[in-house]
Amino acid sequence: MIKVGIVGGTGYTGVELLRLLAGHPAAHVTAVTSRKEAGMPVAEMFPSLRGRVDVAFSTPEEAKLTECDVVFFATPHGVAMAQARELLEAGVKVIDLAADFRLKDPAVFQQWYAMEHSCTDLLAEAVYGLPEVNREAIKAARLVGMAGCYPTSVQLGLLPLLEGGKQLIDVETLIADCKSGVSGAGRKAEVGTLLAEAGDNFKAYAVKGHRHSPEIMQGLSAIHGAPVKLTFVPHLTPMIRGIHSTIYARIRPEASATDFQALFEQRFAAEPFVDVLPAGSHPETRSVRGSNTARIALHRPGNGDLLIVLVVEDNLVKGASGQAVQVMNLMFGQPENAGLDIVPLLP
Ligand SMILES: NC(=O)C1=CN([C@@H]2O[C@H](COP(=O)(O)OP(=O)(O)OC[C@H]3O[C@@H](n4cnc5c(N)ncnc54)[C@H](OP(=O)(O)O)[C@@H]3O)[C@@H](O)[C@H]2O)C=CC1
Ligand SMILES: CC(=O)N[C@@H](CCC(=O)OP(=O)(O)O)C(=O)O
Repeated sequence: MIKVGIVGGTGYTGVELLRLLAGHPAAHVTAVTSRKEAGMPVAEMFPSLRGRVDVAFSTPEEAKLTECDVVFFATPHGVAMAQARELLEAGVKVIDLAADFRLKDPAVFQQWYAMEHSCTDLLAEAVYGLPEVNREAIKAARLVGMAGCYPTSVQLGLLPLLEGGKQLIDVETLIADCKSGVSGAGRKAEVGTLLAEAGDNFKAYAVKGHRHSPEIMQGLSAIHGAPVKLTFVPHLTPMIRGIHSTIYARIRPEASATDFQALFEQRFAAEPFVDVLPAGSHPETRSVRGSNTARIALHRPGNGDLLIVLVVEDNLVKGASGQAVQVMNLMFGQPENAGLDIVPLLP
């Protein structure tokens, strides 16, 4: 059994980790932290886990994290980088769902997260947690910085078009128009996610700059092997879970005859968690709710030079905790879909 610790078990990604790991055949959660709820049985706070999770919350100081095989950080940015070294030195693998180990340049991290990076040596070692791009590196890693929720959807949607320096689309004019459910903002109290604020409403936010922009461009540039520029505009939608990304790419004249549908189908044929829908489909967020699958559909209006890629994912699963369990499976030699063989919930 893989002994698992979770720092931040009361938040949305924490409780999603608990749900997914409760169905994992080879993992057992032995330590879960909460500063506010220490002492309370997890299943008392979350009745959905009654009979499935047998631990109580501990304070981060009291939790026996160094006795775990792996510790997930489902915490705000800055928490994992303060504790990762001690865990790694004790032989514990670390998977951070926050952004502490995503951006490779510490100056860029400081610019977007308004804090200095406290362990740049570990940042250099950390592997970016996007299995469709980095599977082999993840298998060998002891520290993984999970891809962000929006960056997962955008990178999956552009991967077949960019990887290996492919010259199929213009890489200076990419646009990702993305919508997220309110659980993306976490469980902390914020006026913007109150029902009376976010319900029956729709708005863009962070148009002048969102912290996922540098992460997306870093990831796409690494995939392409050359700089890629993209305009990213996130929107808040009145749903609980789900991200829908609409990506616009200009097809280069010399690539006009490309069969993009076949390209995507071939690229993702062996991927357990990426589903390419028939050409012209309109994927719905509810078709992935609660599951680790991302669904992708392609459109080329009028057979012109604009390629539109639609991507849906559950922000809490493929965008966070599900992908983190997928990464744990790779790090521990488990079947990649262990604990993740889930049919989406509908309606
Ligand atoms: N929500 C989403 O869709 C996604 C979130 N993420 C990232 O995952 C991380 C967690 O997100 P989410 O679950 O939404 O956040 P929440 O706000 O819902 O939960 C945060 C958790 O962290 C704990 N916590 C807060 N501060 C500290 C601290 N200083 N030390 C230890 N524990 C702390 C809280 O518990 P307590 O206060 O009881 O200790 C709580 O359990 C964030 O970095 C987020 O950016 C990534 C992808 C998607
Ligand atoms: C709807 C909403 O507020 N979404 C969050 C992003 C989700 C998230 O938690 O960001 P990470 O993936 O970087 O951890 C936001 O825009 O700040």
